[in-house]
Amino acid sequence: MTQEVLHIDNLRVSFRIRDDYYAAVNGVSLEVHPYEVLAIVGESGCGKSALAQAVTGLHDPGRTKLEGSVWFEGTDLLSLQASELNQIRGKKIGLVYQDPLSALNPLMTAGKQIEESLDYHTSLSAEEKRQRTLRLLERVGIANAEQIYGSYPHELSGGMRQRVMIATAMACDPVLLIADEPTTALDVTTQAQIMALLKTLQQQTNAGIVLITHNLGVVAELADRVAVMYMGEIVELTDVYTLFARPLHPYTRSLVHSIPSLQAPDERLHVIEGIVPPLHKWPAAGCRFQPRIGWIPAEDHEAAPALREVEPGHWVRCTCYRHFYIPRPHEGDMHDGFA
Ligand SMILES: Nc1ncnc2c1ncn2[C@@H]1O[C@H](COP(=O)(O)OP(=O)(O)OP(=O)(O)O)[C@@H](O)[C@H]1O
Repeated sequence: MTQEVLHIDNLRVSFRIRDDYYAAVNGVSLEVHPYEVLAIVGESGCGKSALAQAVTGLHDPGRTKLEGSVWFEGTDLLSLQASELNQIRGKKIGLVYQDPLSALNPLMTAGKQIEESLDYHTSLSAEEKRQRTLRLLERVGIANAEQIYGSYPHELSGGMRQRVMIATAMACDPVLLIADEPTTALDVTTQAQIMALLKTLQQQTNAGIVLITHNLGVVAELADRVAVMYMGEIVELTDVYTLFARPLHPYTRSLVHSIPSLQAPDERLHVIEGIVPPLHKWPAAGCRFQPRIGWIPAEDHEAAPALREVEPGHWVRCTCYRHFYIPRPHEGDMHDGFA
């Protein structure tokens, strides 16, 4: 495998709540290689954004404690001053957020937003910047680049705004793109277009992409490898084909069984019991998914669940996957796991 562009080593991200710190990311290790899309998937509140913010230095330093390392081109990003990180973020690491309307400056035209990034990170002349910006707009699928160059965010559709944000992220040819729910705020048709665009850009550049999403459809469409995150921990890590063909961790299997299948439209869908508890109530020990699969005996879980490689490239946390099954409806009210 090629040299990784990002190597996250035992990252722990803790937020201060009143007088204590609670880890929203608890010992995560991951690698991202050039040309690959690594998806981080999990329900809302599992720690995906906390992970992305820590990697990009966008956390609130007064309330957040970071431990571990985030290696990028030989430098631990966690050891950098904010000013040093600014030189990397936006240049070598591009960012795409869920909501372009709040990420884009409402008082700046699309063209000027992109040029601002070029201003900060390059020494191109005004005309060179304009030409490069027009090419970038075309590259993200905007046919009338001249017109969009002079448009303000509120004059653009959601899909067009997302294209402008992607063009901004790609402006300096980043080697790593971090996309946090890039299609969530869009309608289904536009979602498909933005996914196709990200795929094309990934194929054209050698950038690695970290794709954060709760949507398994987006994962199936874009990802090469997938890290499934639950309560701040990676519970399964594998390639995208294995994830859908042979999911092992109970959480992954529950997620996969909760999406409708075109092959079996009458099949009952699995509903994952309960919700992700608030951060300060996350358990300090044991299998964190245990409370949501109460029909699996306690002794089938590990006391200190480890992430183990169960086949080449396929990692699973806790031994409970060996005993897990999706309950049938008649198995009682206690675990009415079907809709
Ligand atoms: N600044 C903060 N201070 C305290 N708790 C926080 C802070 N940011 C996030 N949290 C908590 O950390 C946990 C993980 O949140 P995070 O936003 O990373 O999850 P997520 O998987 O990205 O969810 P979503 O998809 O809804 O953004 C949640 O319980 C959240 O309430």
